[in-house]
Amino acid sequence: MDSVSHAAVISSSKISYGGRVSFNKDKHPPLRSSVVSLRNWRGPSRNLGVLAAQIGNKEIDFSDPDWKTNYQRDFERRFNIPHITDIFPDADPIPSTFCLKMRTPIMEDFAGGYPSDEEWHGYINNNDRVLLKVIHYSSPTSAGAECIDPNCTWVEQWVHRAGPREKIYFKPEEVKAAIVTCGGLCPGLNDVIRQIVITLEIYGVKKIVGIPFGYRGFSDEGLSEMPLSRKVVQNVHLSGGSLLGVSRGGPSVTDIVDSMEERGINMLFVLGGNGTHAGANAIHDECRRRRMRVAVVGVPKTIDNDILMMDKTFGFDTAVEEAQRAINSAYIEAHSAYHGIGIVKLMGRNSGFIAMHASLASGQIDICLIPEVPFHLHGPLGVLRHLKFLIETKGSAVLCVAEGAGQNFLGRTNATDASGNTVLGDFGVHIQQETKKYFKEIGIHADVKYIDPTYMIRACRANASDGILCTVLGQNAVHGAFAGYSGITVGICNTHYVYFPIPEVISYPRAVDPNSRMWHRCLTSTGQPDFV
Ligand SMILES: Nc1ncnc2c1ncn2[C@@H]1O[C@H](COP(=O)(O)OP(=O)(O)O)[C@@H](O)[C@H]1O
Ligand SMILES: O=P(O)(O)OC[C@H]1O[C@](O)(COP(=O)(O)O)[C@@H](O)[C@@H]1O
Ligand SMILES: [Mg+2]
Repeated sequence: MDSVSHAAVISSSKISYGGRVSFNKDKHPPLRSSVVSLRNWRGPSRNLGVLAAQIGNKEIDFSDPDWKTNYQRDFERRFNIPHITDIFPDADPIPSTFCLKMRTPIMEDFAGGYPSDEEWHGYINNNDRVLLKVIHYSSPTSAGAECIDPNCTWVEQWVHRAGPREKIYFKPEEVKAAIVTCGGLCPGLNDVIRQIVITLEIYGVKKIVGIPFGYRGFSDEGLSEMPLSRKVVQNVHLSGGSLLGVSRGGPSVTDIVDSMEERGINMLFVLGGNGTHAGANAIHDECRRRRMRVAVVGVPKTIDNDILMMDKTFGFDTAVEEAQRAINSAYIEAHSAYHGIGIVKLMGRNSGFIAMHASLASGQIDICLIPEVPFHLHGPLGVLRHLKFLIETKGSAVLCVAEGAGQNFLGRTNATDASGNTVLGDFGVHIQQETKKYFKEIGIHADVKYIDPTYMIRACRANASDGILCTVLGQNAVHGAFAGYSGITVGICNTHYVYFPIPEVISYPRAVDPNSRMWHRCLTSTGQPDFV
């Protein structure tokens, strides 16, 4: 008996944080929090006669002539980024100590004297915004359409532009900045650490420390903070991993904030994925509750690319590039063997971005399986029957599977890691065994080779494009903190750099949309049929 693979792994590990938002780990919600596609509507019907829709936890009545204005106002409120003046209205800013001028000016170029910062116009204005969505879908049936109302009305959604401000809310000599890296490894962690340190020093900060081994470094005895300076971090980007170390699990938010108070930390830079950001937001909330003048700023780290609203997260590009080596090896093995079948398993807990992009990039994949798209293994429409077809027609085949794919074919253990993430079964091994069994049963020779490059694709150093992304994100994290923002994270959005309030980007893990152009392009490239 074969069952169909479900599009998402559902678990009940609901974790609330900060008392404001709850993050349902491993669970894809029925609705996107901002703009939803019509097929996800909880409204009375999907046809164009629909008059109201439930978006997030808000009901929108489209017969109200002001619905669009109200929606935009609500969006602006949700994407407002918390500022120090929200709790300290009298906080006075000072002129920025971040110098936009050339470091070694050639004075003769400036006959009238060196220009003032105002003349450079190099700072970001607090009212600058970046457009979040840039496609105007004309119909809900357009590929990947994200429409608010049945007519796909164009609604502008603006988010805050990142970068240095003219006025800052921290005196550099009073800052003690800390950096912490949590969760799994990701290419580029050292690049981000390096840029944060360098930029802090340019503002004039002298006290910069690294917290060792993730949030645990705040509580575990024997783990002492690491002093950081330009000298210490100068070459760290040349190797992968994290200079500070990473971990999952760790102390409570209360203990973390107690430790911050004890150590006098008033700027905290948190590098991590959705779990880490849930923690960072809770730390920000707790600091506010205690009326601490602290900036907590996140930098999203995940090779899974499962953070909402961003073009991509750092390390993803590198992971996809590194995955090419494994895919190419699988291809060569498969094509050099008689009836060769190569199988490559790539990371991606709930999101198949690495598998999809690696398949697209390599052009060597015949079948790509991701958690978001259901499939049968056995039966007339199943993956194995298609493999038989490929062997008969091409003589070989290469599969790329995301680690979270096909979990319903494996026994669930309900085991979780120290952070509460579900421990997944090994679908790569399963499909390898099923393939061998199947070809034996049908009496056709098959030479199956399985490659699992899991940790190799995330332990390497960042490639050039990720190196640049890390640089900009690291610098912007520091600019955001000095500008007085807290509870924010940095990101790239339509090629521009922005600040998001943390809860908006982690309300659920971002996933591949099976109706998107990118997934359709992947299917065109592999030539695989639907397996249901
Ligand atoms: N909901 C949460 N609230 C507070 N801290 C959390 C939450 N989820 C995870 N964390 C903490 O964040 C850290 C990293 O989480 P994890 O899920 O392992 O990695 P990632 O941040 O990459 O998703 C861990 O130390 C974990 O304890
Ligand atoms: O073996 P580990 O360290 O728990 O990491 C495995 C996980 O790390 C990831 O690459 C990324 O996870 P995080 O973003 O939580 O670090 C997942 O795809 C994978 O399931
Ligand atoms: Mg995570």
